[in-house]
Amino acid sequence: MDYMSFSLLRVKPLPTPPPVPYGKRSEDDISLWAYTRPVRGRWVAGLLVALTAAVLAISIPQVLGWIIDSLLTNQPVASSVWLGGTLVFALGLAQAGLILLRRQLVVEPASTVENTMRVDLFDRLLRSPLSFHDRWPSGQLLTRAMSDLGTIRRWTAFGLIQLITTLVQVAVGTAYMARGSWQLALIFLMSLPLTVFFIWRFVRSFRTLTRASQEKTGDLATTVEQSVQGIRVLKALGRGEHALAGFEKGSSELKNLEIKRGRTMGMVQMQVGIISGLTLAIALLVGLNLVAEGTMSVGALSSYFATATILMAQVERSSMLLSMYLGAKVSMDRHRQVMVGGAGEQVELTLDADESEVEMLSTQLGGTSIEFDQVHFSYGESERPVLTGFSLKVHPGEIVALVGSTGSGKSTVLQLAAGLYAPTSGSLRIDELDARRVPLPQLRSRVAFAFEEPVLFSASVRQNVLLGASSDLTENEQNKLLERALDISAADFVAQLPQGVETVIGEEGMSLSGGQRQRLSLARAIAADPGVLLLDDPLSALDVSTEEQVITNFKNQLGGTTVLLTAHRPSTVALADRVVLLQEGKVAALGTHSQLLSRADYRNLMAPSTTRQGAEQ
Ligand SMILES: Nc1ncnc2c1ncn2[C@@H]1O[C@H](COP(=O)(O)OP(=O)(O)OP(=O)(O)O)[C@@H](O)[C@H]1O
Repeated sequence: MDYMSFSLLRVKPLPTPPPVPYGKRSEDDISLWAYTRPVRGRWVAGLLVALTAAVLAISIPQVLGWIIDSLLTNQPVASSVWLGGTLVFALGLAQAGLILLRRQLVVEPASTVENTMRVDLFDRLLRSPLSFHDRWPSGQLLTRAMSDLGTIRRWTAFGLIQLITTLVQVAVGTAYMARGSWQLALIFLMSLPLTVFFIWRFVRSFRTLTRASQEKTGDLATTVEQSVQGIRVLKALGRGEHALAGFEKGSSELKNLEIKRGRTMGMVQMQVGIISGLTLAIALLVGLNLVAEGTMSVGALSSYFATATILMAQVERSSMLLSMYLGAKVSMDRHRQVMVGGAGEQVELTLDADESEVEMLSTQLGGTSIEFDQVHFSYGESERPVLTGFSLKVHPGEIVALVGSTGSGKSTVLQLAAGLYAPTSGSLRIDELDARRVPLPQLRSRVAFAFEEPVLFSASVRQNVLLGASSDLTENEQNKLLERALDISAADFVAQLPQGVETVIGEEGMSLSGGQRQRLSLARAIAADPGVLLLDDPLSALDVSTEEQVITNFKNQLGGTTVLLTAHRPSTVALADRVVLLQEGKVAALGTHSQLLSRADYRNLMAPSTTRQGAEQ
């Protein structure tokens, strides 16, 4: 029978509280205390139930003692046995019911806390600037989102409650013992400082091992993730053995850490076990003497041993509970590391803006202007500056190409325009508004980006292409948008896919060719219907005739959308109304492709492929 069907013991599920509004979160909000706030009432109820169960459990030996004493005195035997047996059974039954109720009461608050923290963390990952992701290895984030939060849940649902009940049981149990014999209670109490000393020593070394083990788990997760993502490269270069050797080394380090943790735990359990055994042996000697002298009854001695055995087992388990506490504490610290940005971290471009001063972009459709004014930028304080006074105005509906040698900062300019990074100094204006005063979601809704390395999701072509499209569109409008985007990006291969636009493409689109993926990524940017299209070398994987077709479509069908693109091929550059030559972090020349061809440095930059193209023709 499903135990949940005990309607008396069934507890109504709790709603998950909404995440703390982003940007309003203080460091104090990122603590277990704060996360448990909405569920604390139910958790405390669970604790009270657990305490009652624990007190009942520790009371059973008292009844046993009383039965034994009754048997040894002149009272009627049968009635004592029946009464005592019934009492023990009733106490056991009540205890079992309370344990079930406690589980129901505390598992949900603990899971709710885990869920809230996980959603918060994911929210943070999505909203954090790219500089955050540049810094954090993916595996570390993965283990923080999954296993670390599981550790916190187990501590909240079980460990913490168990530790508190152990303390209360020791206090109540000692009082029961003292009622039977203060000497024996004293012997038990005297064993505690030594036990605490060994446990304290254990905690100190176990904490370091726990932290190291959790960090190592994160590193290994990163290795697995990167190897799976780069499996083609590893196979093509025959580096499987090498990758395996590296992984084995890391994995063995984790194994050694786990063995050390196990040994440390085993050592403390042995030490506490020896103390318990010694205490019971001394207590037995003293206890038998007291019984022989007649100052203690046999029942009281029996109940002392039953109580002491329960308490000793609980005390021995406390090292395991403390290890849980340490795991949860390290996990909480690791969670906080991710949630609280490092000094000077810029979480949102508009975070510091006074809300009353925040400006709104017009929702008018069509081309958006974009202007860089003396923009300086470096990826980090210690990094070399990439842009050193970059100024450029792109007018609505204009197509501007950025060219420059590899690493000159072309992609960086596009990423700044998309609000993925913020200028270190200088300003960026979108439709004449300072981008710092425009809410980021608004800014991003006006721009769409197609990356050179197209990232596709394991979903249908339709879902991939319409990812950035407004969710208010009707199905008919969505279909039109999808058709137009696929048409402009010359993605006619979609019609040949088994289920057309409904075909689910494999993980990261790996089932498609590089050129096919690039065209879907381009179609996705177009389908977002932006004011500005930011295209980072989006046609590099296309053959010459498909490239020409896409360029013609751009010219004829984009309808006033501003385009800022980077390109290496002259054929793509020639599409632009104006071309910007980027050198040493700033604009070195600006003009049409044919105007710039009068410059030797521009010709040199374009020459190799022009020559190659000529040879091909
Ligand atoms: N996330 C990053 N963190 C630190 N440095 C970066 C980062 N991304 C790029 N860089 C550095 O910034 C400089 C400019 O890079 P960027 O990608 O903008 O050049 P690019 O002109 O687009 O190059 P390419 O033509 O090869 O695509 C390079 O020196 C690069 O190493």
